[in-house]
Amino acid sequence: MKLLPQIQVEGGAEWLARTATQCLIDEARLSPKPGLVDSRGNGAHHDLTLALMERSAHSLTPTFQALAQQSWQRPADIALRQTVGRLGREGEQQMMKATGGVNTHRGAIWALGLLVSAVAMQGGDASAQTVAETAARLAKLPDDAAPKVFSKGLRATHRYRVPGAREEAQEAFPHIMQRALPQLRLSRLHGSSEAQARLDALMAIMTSLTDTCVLSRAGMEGLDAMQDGARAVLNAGGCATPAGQLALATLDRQMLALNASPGGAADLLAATLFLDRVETPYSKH
Ligand SMILES: CC(C)(COP(=O)(O)OP(=O)(O)OC[C@H]1O[C@@H](n2cnc3c(N)ncnc32)[C@H](O[C@H]2O[C@H](COP(=O)(O)OP(=O)(O)OP(=O)(O)O)[C@@H](O)[C@H]2O)[C@@H]1O)[C@@H](O)C(=O)NCCC(=O)NCCS
Ligand SMILES: Nc1ncnc2[nH]cnc12
Repeated sequence: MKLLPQIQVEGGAEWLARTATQCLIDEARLSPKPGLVDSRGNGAHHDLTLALMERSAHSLTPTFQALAQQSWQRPADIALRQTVGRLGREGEQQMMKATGGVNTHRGAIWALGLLVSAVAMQGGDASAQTVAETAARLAKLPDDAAPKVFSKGLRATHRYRVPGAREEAQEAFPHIMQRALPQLRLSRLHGSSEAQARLDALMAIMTSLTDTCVLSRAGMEGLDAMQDGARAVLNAGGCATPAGQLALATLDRQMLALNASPGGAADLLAATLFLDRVETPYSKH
């Protein structure tokens, strides 16, 4: 009996890591996604392929597992924030090694890393809302060991005075909790296929996210096109309807013409799928 808690930690950590990786793969394969890598092709990217995205996802399993192990039933304090920051940066190095130096999943390591930690902090059993709030508490803590780099994301948030990946986590993932997760479940309820429901969830994120990938590549024109186009898909009835599919194809063409790729929205879709599975681990999705 003495061994039971350890078995629970190890089994729980392994499940969380496997699930997080699978959600990255499910996101990457989902098609047709506007401007993004999917099972049709490379979208607006010259240096990314589906095979590379999948290799990157697999390279992150040990990082997710270590994050879960180290966070199990621990409180949100500076010591844990530093451990999570260190493991996240090591994960970024693993990703870069696996992809030959291409940034495939930096934003996903951040979002999913925090969420994996947060589930583990709750002992593996909590609602999606509690997990998102726990992750936010961790994201708000300072990480003094973080190198001071002026990233593309920071440049875009300063230039356009908008929130980015940091703020999304610190505010408890509003694009997941208030938009994507409700849309995913609503579309399923209305009889959409699983792929259509996931595409609708992506559209729900894209209607209002200030995606710094889009801003860096295509400025405010690109961001407006992304948000308006995603709204048009949902207003047309979503991806299960012929009108919604037409609007989605139009949005795809626009994103390609503007060289825009909503990589931040894609990361948040993977994180949405993760929270969906954490909350309903035995469902067929
Ligand atoms: C807090 C960090 C995420 C760092 O954030 P910051 O904004 O400073 O830095 P970036 O390097 O720009 O990374 C942010 C990535 O987050 C995604 N994202 C963008 N907007 C949002 C948003 N509004 N909400 C949520 N997430 C968002 C996005 O990731 C995806 O895009 C990546 C590709 O981007 P890029 O390199 O720009 O690629 P291209 O456009 O293709 O470039 P070119 O071809 O033009 O060269 C891809 O990776 C997707 O994942 C942003 O890129 C965080 O990283 C951090 O502080 N980490 C430290 C470690 C830590 O504490 N970890 C704890 C948890 S493990
Ligand atoms: N499918 C995808 N295509 C391009 N960038 C991404 N970042 C995360 N997922 C992505």
